[in-house]
Amino acid sequence: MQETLIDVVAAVIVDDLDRPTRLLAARRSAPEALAGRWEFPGGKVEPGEESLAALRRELTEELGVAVAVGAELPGPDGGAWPITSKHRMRVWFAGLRAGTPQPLEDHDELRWLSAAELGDVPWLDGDVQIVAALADHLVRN
Ligand SMILES: Nc1nc2c([nH]c(=O)n2[C@H]2C[C@H](O)[C@@H](COP(=O)(O)OP(=O)(O)OP(=O)(O)O)O2)c(=O)[nH]1
Repeated sequence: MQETLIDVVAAVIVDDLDRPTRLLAARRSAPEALAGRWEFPGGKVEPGEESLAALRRELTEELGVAVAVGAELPGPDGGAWPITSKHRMRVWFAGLRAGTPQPLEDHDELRWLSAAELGDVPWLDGDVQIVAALADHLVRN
């Protein structure tokens, strides 16, 4: 029997939604199995919550920012990305509208990465496919 996957949402926060040259990566501080690996800020959608409302809530909680949400980065089947055996994740581009990102919760470091720097950090396993898809979206200077 196929178990229902847990819905996760995340943001690829870029320096400029129209002409992105860098994206914001976040290093997880917990749980121990994932600590030190890098990901896109976000988290689980709560029961009854809309996906984008969950995204905005997570970004406020984790980074202390408000964003303008841009286009979705669709996964291989046109929607969510299969990130673990238990989770699927929808991903949107986003631009900062208020606040300066700080690692308030769940992360201990943030880093802006250019296309050439995307491979410089150890991403969560499920994010490697997403990062590969993103390389073409960042404008190279
Ligand atoms: N937020 C986020 N989670 C990811 C990414 N890639 C990836 O495999 N995951 C996994 C890690 C977790 O197993 C799961 C999301 O859990 P989470 O811990 O971020 O969610 P949450 O903030 O709602 O956590 P909690 O309330 O249960 O503490 O998805 C990613 O880029 N961002």
